[in-house]
Amino acid sequence: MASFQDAVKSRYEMWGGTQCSLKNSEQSNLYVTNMNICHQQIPDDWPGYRLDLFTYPKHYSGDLDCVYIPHGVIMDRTERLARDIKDDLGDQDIVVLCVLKGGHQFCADLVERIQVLNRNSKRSLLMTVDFIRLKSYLNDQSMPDLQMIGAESLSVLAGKNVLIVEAIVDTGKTLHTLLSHIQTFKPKLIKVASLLVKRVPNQSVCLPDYVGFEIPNLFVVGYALDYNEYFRDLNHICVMSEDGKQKYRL
Ligand SMILES: O=P(O)(O)OC[C@H]1O[C@H](OP(=O)(O)OP(=O)(O)O)[C@H](O)[C@@H]1O
Ligand code: HPA
Repeated sequence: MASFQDAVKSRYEMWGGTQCSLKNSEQSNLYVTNMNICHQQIPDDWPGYRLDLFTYPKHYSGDLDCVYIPHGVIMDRTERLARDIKDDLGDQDIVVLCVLKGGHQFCADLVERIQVLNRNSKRSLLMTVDFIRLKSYLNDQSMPDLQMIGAESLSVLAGKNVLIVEAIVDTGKTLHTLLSHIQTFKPKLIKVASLLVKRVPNQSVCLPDYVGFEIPNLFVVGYALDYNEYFRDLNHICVMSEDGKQKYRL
């Protein structure tokens, strides 16, 4: 039987060893969306990294199974997404709409990286940032009732180029509801960036324009993603242990 290290190594080689190919999108490990945009597809059997290879807060000892996407990898991918967004949107003005709470960390890091590019290039993307809060999860389940806070203030989006920044598209219900709502304000353009997209059956939305990673159908926490408000203060994206789920279950 392969050791955990061997499994990680072979997964890592498979994960990192592919090329993005638009012509070969069906077979490629890198998923190609409706435009010329590709993202990293993490396979179903990706085991993650052993916890003792990284640091994480002591208060979550025993609550985690593995580090699924390390913080440094998130940062590197975000840097590339920032470049893609800047290349596509050129020197237009955009309103970045951050979807709280889960999207706050990704949004802050993405905006910061676009700002770095702005300082170092001839063209720059003028950004203003706005926030909206949507909430529907209890434990690891999407609830029928979706609360939207801050929806009234979205009239500022009329006629604007809007970049929605989300942490994760899971069932797609949150994004679907938000897109329908924003369209009523008649923005000029809507683009969506999501750090994660989950491979789930019956997802109710088209894919975002910019995706960090496509992940299997499992519940992840950290990097502002929570389980009943816990784990947002974890810098890596991790998978919880059964003990962790029990400890914080409502
Ligand atoms: O695609 P979906 O199944 O709709 O799930 C995605 C949404 O779920 C989470 O929000 P949540 O409702 O947990 O609120 P939070 O952002 O405050 O954690 C996450 O931040 C996304 O906004
Ligand atoms: O996997 C997830 N983790 C945290 N929050 C979420 N909201 C939807 N899916 C998830």
